[in-house]
Amino acid sequence: MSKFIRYEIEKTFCLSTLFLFRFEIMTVDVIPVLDFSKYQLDDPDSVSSKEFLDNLYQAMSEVGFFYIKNHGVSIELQQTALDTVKSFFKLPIEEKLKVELKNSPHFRGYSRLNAETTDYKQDNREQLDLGREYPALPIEGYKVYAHLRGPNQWPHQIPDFQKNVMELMEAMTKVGLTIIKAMAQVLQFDQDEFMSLFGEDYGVRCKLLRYPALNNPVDKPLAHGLGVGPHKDTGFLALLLQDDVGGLQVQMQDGRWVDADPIPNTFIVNIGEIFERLTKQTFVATTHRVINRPSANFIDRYSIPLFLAPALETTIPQVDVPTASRRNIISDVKQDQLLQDEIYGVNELLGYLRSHKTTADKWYYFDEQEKQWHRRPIV
Ligand SMILES: O=C(O)CCC(=O)C(=O)O
Ligand SMILES: [Fe+2]
Repeated sequence: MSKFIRYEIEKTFCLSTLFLFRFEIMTVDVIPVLDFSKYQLDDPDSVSSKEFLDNLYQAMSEVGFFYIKNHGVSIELQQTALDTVKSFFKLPIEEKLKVELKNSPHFRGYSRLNAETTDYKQDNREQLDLGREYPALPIEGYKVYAHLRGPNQWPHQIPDFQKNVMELMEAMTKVGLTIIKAMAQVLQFDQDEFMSLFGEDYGVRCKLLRYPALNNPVDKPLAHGLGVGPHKDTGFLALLLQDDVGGLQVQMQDGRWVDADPIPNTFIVNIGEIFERLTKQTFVATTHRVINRPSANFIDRYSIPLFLAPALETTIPQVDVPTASRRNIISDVKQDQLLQDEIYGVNELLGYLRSHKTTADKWYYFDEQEKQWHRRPIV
């Protein structure tokens, strides 16, 4: 399906005049492409920056998903990272299991095909989870979610693996933080005040992903054909590098699924649930999923999403923002899979506990009386 599928959407807000009125029903590109080079962080009030911000506002209020082009991260860096990721997944399973997620109470490491659960189904993908590097904390004396911080498990079999992946993560983080600053401006927040919400220890998580083709004869996907089931991202925003295979789908306001097909040298950005809570659901974290596509040549899909989030300890405020009329949202995500708590870390931990049951049971337990999760004292 074309990336420029067009359909009717009702627009009710015009940011540039800050005046509420109804437009006629009009047609827009479903997932817009924004030119990131137009936004000048050192001159956020320039004509060019304002143009970007108007487009950003529209994208945030209508779809919650958008592509950015001219983001400044070189094609070489993107390609090197994707090649490095492919080399890792080509390793024999026993090599990959040396850095298995199950070893890590911080949910960092390798999950084999179908090991992860989303929406009560096993996902048809394998992955390596990474994040900002921290030393492991002592078991006692910390909030349970603080244990999400910890060391990564880097595979050592692929030359320059850590270097290549880190370089991409750092470059994407820089782009993501600038987008967050632009979002703050759209919401008429003071940028520095807004960024202080995140704290020094703002979260950066990254997944290296492989989705086998639907007709892959060796790693045959389960019959439901979902690489990852319908979900919202927990954090503030996600930035995605995908190869040219496709399979990512976005759920529109009316419940229809549309393809977010690859566009070379772009990143896809989507809003996470923290943003939804922060804006009292004026801007909504858009539901998405990945399907395993069939391929004439059995070509698997590789992607690298990066997730930016507040520090785990952050209590997410709820603020009034210049409003669009509230979106009428149909979402396939079930209530118990959504944001549950005003403290960000609680949500991130619940997300990992849901997705990785074996690791969860190994390192954590639920106290029925306290109705709380804890780290197991001895493993
Ligand atoms: O691989 C993709 O395209 C998206 C992955 C995703 O949505 C996720 O891991 O949260
Ligand atoms: Fe996602």
